[in-house]
Amino acid sequence: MERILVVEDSPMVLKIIRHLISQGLDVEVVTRTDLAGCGEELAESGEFFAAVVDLNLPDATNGEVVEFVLDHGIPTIVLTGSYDDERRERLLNMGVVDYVVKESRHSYEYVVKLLKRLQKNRHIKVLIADDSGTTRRFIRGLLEQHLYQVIEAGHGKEAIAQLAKHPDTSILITDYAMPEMDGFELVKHVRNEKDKHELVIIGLSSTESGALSAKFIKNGANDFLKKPFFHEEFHCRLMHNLEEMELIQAIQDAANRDYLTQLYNRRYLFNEGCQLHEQAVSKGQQLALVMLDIDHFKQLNDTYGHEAGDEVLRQLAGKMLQSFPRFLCARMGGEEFCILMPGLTNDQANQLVEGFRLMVSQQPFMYGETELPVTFSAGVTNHIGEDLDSMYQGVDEYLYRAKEAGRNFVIADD
Ligand SMILES: Nc1nc2c(ncn2[C@@H]2O[C@H](COP(=O)(O)OP(=O)(O)OP(=O)(O)O)[C@@H](O)[C@H]2O)c(=O)[nH]1
Repeated sequence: MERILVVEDSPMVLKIIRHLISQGLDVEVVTRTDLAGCGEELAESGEFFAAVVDLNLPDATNGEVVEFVLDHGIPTIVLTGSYDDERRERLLNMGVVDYVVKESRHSYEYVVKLLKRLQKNRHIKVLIADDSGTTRRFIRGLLEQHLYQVIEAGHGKEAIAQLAKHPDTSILITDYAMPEMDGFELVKHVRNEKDKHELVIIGLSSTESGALSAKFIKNGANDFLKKPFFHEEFHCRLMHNLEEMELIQAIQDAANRDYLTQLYNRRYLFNEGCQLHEQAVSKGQQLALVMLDIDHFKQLNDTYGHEAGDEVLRQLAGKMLQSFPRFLCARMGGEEFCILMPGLTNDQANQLVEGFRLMVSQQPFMYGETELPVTFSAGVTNHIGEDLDSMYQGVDEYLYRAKEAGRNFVIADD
């Protein structure tokens, strides 16, 4: 488990921070109350994901702990009792993640929010497009303090090439005036492929040219920053846009999933399935569709209770995800599920489903101490037909026949 070091002499503050961190993050919190203790801790193990340190400690009243922890390469958030501009400037220049005044519970909640952000940022790629190496280095420095992964481009065309090479990029920060392709052209080009909730774009403009920022937004950027900007302003804008994108992605994901099993839902299977079907038809590729339905589920509910039935649905969904990690598994409703298997012939899909049927029928499902007998019947087709609907009707018919044949049975194309 990752560890966070908190160096703070107030028992009350330590208690609050420890509590809030343990509620919000899955990390071990190591606490020390002075610089000497901090030194011992770093000498002993040294491996910390981040540190939260108080500026004023009994044996180091002038913020000495900050430099000490930063020297160990640990991202550091500073806590202080009072705000002062000169000190703030000095600390930010030293490369701390942020500077938080201990005012209320909100300050500590902000610290936890920052820690969560740092954990996520390690997986977030940011592309900087700017022809000035100095600006790129400056922005890279800011981003690396917050643990983002950084890639760079010297002009618009290079940025497009970088995005093609790194399709998982989440943020593009772009200047306007660049050779080859300017910032507006770049934004327009990128927006043809990715919308605002897939890639955050922040335009950079200088204070003299006020119209640039509005033009960036009109061309499809999420936000803009006027140069020169404050350290905190940069991070606040970035965080705000990133949080908005993550929130929308989470809402989209929730709308695409079944609440009980967390598998995809019927709507998502049909949306994705139609695209996969079109692609399979146009490229002459294989596509298999499976429909499976738990046998005598009403009886199981009646015998063991609805809660037990829910547990069976969850466990079967878990087994499907484990057995078919490459394929799109969905709960269509009730006790009926579908799996889309691009690239599989009928025989291949049939063999996989037959193996899964055997495994499910042989491994009991547990509800507390009770073993529940669960089997399913299934239909499998890779007759591509006119559209996904016709495939769906085909597997529905096979499933009906599998039930008629006595259940715990799979029927596929001849
Ligand atoms: N526990 C639980 N039961 C559900 C859920 N959704 C649907 N059901 C129940 O699933 C049962 C389906 O019953 P039937 O359609 O008669 O099918 P069956 O009993 O599985 O019979 P066969 O499919 O013919 O083998 C009904 O009793 C529904 O109430 C759910 O989310 N949770």
